Amino acid sequence: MLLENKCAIVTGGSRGIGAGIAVSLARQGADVVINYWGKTDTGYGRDGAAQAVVAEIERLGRSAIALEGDVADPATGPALVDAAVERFGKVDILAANAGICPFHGFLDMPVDLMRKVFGVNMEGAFLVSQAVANRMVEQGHGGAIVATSSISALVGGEFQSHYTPTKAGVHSLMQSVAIALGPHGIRCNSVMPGAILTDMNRESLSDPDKDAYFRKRIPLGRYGEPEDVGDVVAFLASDMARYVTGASVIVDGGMYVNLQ
Ligand SMILES: NC(=O)C1=CN([C@@H]2O[C@H](COP(=O)(O)OP(=O)(O)OC[C@H]3O[C@@H](n4cnc5c(N)ncnc54)[C@H](OP(=O)(O)O)[C@@H]3O)[C@@H](O)[C@H]2O)C=CC1
Ligand SMILES: C[C@H](O)[C@@H]1OC(=O)[C@H](O)[C@@H]1O
Repeated sequence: MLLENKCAIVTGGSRGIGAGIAVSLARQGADVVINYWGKTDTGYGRDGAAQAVVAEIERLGRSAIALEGDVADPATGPALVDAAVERFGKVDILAANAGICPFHGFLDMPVDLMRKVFGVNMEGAFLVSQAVANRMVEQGHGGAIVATSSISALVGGEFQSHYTPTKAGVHSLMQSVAIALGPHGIRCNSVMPGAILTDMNRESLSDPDKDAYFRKRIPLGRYGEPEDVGDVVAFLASDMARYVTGASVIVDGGMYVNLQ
């Protein structure tokens, strides 16, 4: 196991990729604090999902707790750190994963929607990373932060003009904090998933033309599963990646490079 006796915080860990990350980290021996939002204002929030992930982690023989909180609220990061320290005594790993993508056109984008997506995806990743990093510096034994960016950091999306800049921003955030935190032994990287079938894009990918286009474009021939991403996060969080910081790993079955 790669992460025995480690404590991880996973934001947006109740569903989709975050749930996959939480389970992958637990499979490698980590105990996990799962953050989630639990409200339905995104249109696809599901109460009770976080408890199901806790139960799955417990079946793997590890411990987990779930804590509700909006990552865009500056109080959430410190609250997650406090919960991790109270229950597990420390924080070794952060997966800054929470994100939303309510598809919308550019020309009539409501300013509130744009600010909401920027707030959760960008400010949320910044604020939680800052809170966790301060605790890791205080602890004095290093750590690992892995943010969920996207291939959307590298390519645009007609209905994602409020979203793709946040994914580029999260990647850039990890590059800068890798420099700031390297001297403290804290490594900071991002993963760039491609099309992972989750609640975020289930409706969009149910369009038969889009579905056929995506499937054709993915050389490995299938959509990603949350644990396809989770296992890469576990690697980046582990000592196997001890000399990797400021880096980004594309996890997309080859979709990004398959243009021509
Ligand atoms: N799906 C994909 O193809 C890709 C996704 N990504 C990125 O992966 C990450 C996860 O996406 P995905 O798993 O698909 O999304 P899901 O919609 O399946 O899950 C989103 C998760 O984030 C939580 N969440 C939403 N808003 C907040 C908030 N304000 N504060 C805390 N938690 C919140 C949700 O909690 P709750 O259930 O309580 O609402 C849920 O746990 C995002 O950052 C996304 O940008 C990147 C590339 C591809
Ligand atoms: C939700 C999208 O389908 C998904 O999100 C991403 O970040 C990917 O690039 C896909 O566009």
